[in-house]
Amino acid sequence: MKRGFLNSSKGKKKPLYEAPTSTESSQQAIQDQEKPRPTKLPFGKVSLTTTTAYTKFDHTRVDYDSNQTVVTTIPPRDYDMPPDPDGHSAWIVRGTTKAKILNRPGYPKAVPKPSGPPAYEVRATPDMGMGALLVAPRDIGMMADSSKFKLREKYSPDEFRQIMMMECEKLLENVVQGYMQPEHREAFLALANSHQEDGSGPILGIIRTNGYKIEGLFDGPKLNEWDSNTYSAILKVGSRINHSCRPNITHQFDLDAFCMSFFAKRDIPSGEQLSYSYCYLGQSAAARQAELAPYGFSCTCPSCVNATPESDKLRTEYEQRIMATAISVARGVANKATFVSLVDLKKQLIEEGLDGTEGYPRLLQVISILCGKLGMTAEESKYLKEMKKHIL
Ligand SMILES: C[S@@+](CC[C@H](N)C(=O)[O-])C[C@H]1O[C@@H](n2cnc3c(N)ncnc32)[C@H](O)[C@@H]1O
Repeated sequence: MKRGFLNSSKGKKKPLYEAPTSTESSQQAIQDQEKPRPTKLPFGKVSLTTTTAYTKFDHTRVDYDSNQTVVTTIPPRDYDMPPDPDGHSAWIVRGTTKAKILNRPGYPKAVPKPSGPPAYEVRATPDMGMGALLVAPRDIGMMADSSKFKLREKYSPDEFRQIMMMECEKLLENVVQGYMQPEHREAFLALANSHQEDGSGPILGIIRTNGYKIEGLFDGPKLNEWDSNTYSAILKVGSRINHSCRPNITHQFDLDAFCMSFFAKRDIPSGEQLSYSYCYLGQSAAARQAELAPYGFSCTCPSCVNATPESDKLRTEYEQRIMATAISVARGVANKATFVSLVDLKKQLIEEGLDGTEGYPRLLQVISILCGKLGMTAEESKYLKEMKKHIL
């Protein structure tokens, strides 16, 4: 906002450019970004006077070189036609990944609609500030123009980082102005930005604060070790959802409809805030707070405020316990003591707010299998039924 995004010219009618090819592996770039930095890094202190030339291109095109980065919309927009009623997401994507989606046999699928009126409201919260607008590669901060990578030797690491962020911000300004529908742009620029001092420009800051990892969308044949070849989705309503270490919803991205859906993990009383977890939940309260630090808040959920050595132990060990018991049950261990201990673990997970995690349905499955082996048929189907409610 500081830099006048809302005041500049309205979204252009035609696509603006095809972004340059990225040649350097993005893995190093992601590693660089994630290294802890001793100093604050204000945005925009080091700037190059160069500009990058971009060429126009066709939104429906899919025959790209493997490493070519394109800026487009999804669904592809024909500017002589009215916009799609579900809207168009701005999309920064490597060309072969664009082809992967547009060539999927199931694409395009209609965006699923809730059966009734929205069962949620977006409301301001007293201490957490005030929900796909854009889909971008996770390594966006370092991919704007690969020719800049040779500057590594000339500048200090922090200066180099600032230059890359500045280049990235130029690309993003073009995307926000040229590819977003006006109402999407307004919603996007109103999202929170907790990355004020890590060198990110205002738009990159919004992406980093509000992006959901898209499971199943990645460049190349498989996920790399750092997951740096994945994509993030910034959502109009979904990006308004706050964090809790006791989440009550989960989400899933549908590649054919190219949209995110949210699902309740338990019955949610009217008035309770929807939340999902921004961090890995199988760790101690201190480790969770450390992972949340880039979001600029300390979690005050009951599991953080009331954390004890026992709750930390439960969190760090429950997945392993479920796994180990699953193995021993599969190997033939079947006794009442194991059943009692698993039911107790279930109770503890609910109390700790971990019944929204992936481990919980796994636990229900193990209990159900164990009940089957113990001849407890009614319990077997009860736990199986409960487990199925947790599977998307
Ligand atoms: C993805 S946004 C969530 C929506 C945001 N609250 C808003 O008003 O648009 C992430 C930011 O929301 C705030 N936030 C999210 N969860 C929070 C929590 N549990 N406690 C305090 N602030 C939180 C932090 O400022 C964080 O950087």
